[in-house]
Amino acid sequence: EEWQEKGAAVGVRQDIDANGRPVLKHVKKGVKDFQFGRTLGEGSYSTVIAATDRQNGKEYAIKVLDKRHIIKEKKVKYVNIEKDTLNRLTDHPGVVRLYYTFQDEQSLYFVLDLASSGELLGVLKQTTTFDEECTRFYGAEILDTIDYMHARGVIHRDLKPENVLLDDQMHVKITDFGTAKILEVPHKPPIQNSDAGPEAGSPLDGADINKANSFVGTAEYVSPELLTDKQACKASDLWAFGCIIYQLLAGRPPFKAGNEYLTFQKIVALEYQFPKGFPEVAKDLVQRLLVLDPAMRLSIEHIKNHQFFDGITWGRGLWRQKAPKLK
Ligand SMILES: Nc1ncnc2c1ncn2[C@@H]1O[C@H](COP(=O)(O)OP(=O)(O)OP(=O)(O)O)[C@@H](O)[C@H]1O
Ligand SMILES: O=C(O)C[C@H](Cc1nc2cc(Cl)cc(Cl)c2[nH]1)c1ccc(Cl)cc1
Repeated sequence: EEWQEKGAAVGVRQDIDANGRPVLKHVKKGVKDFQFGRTLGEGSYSTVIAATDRQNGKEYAIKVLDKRHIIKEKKVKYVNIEKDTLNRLTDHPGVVRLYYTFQDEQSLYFVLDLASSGELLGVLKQTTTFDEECTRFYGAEILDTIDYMHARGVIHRDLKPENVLLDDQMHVKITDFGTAKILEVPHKPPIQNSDAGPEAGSPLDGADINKANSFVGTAEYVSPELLTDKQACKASDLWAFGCIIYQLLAGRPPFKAGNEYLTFQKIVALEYQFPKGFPEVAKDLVQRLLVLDPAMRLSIEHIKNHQFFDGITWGRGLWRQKAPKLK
């Protein structure tokens, strides 16, 4: 048993039980299985470090969280939401993959895909703006990933260029799921008897019971419905998507003011302008996403068919092609 304590290599081990029968055992990875390297970045409750698996030389990003700090800052819920969400989103190239979690005396560890080209925001700052081809490519990979998340009942709720990472081939890896909302499978209430009144037996549609509340994302990308009735829904991610498309082409987000309150005022008033020279087709797309009523926003299918994405091959082909040169 002692090799389990030492955090021996993951995988299955041949063992013999009391009756001499072969037993296969799963053992967890531990800190000792990795050679830690450079620090990739710091979060409010975390440090992300590049690490190599001693067994197979594979490189990962390991997100390390201090247990005492997590508990003191009351972030336990967020850590477990991040783990549960990432465990539901395991087979899409656009989501940062979670391979293992483990803990020791002081820390919690998430072993993640290494996105070695950093944040989309950083890359955007280098070129100030993207041209239409780059915006189309990165917009398409982000949208394809949102489609996958929503199909699995996950609303990200904090989509922004800082949370869109890039791998060594400059393909998208979306991260930061600690504030995501997992939509419970809709539960139809049992049929009420007729005198129970309308509200008791009202047919709950997916939207009603799948609303999320309490968390508010990053000011510039927050949807109006989150500000007016504290409810996020899948369409809230598409509002953020519209802000990202605008920002890639304009070099700044559509709603930005001196402080958060003034930014929120602009959002609920839909107060934004397109800079001169903003491409007309992209403008039409953004205008159909930055719509105050979430029900009136373009659906993912309609976005995919929008003229702005003409020429994009959706599905696996999108992820096999070379990323365009940034200019
Ligand atoms: N899988 C990854 N590969 C490469 N770099 C990463 C990866 N995950 C996070 N990073 C980088 O590490 C830094 C910290 O990320 P982390 O998710 O821990 O905190 P954060 O979300 O940026 O901050 P906060 O928790 O305050 O929102 C960020 O700059 C991020 O770009
Ligand atoms: O072993 C698991 O997979 C489940 C645990 C659950 C868990 N144990 C915790 C202990 C502490 Cl002190 C804080 C949090 Cl948020 C904790 N979450 C866990 C361990 C590591 C990570 Cl990264 C997340 C959750």
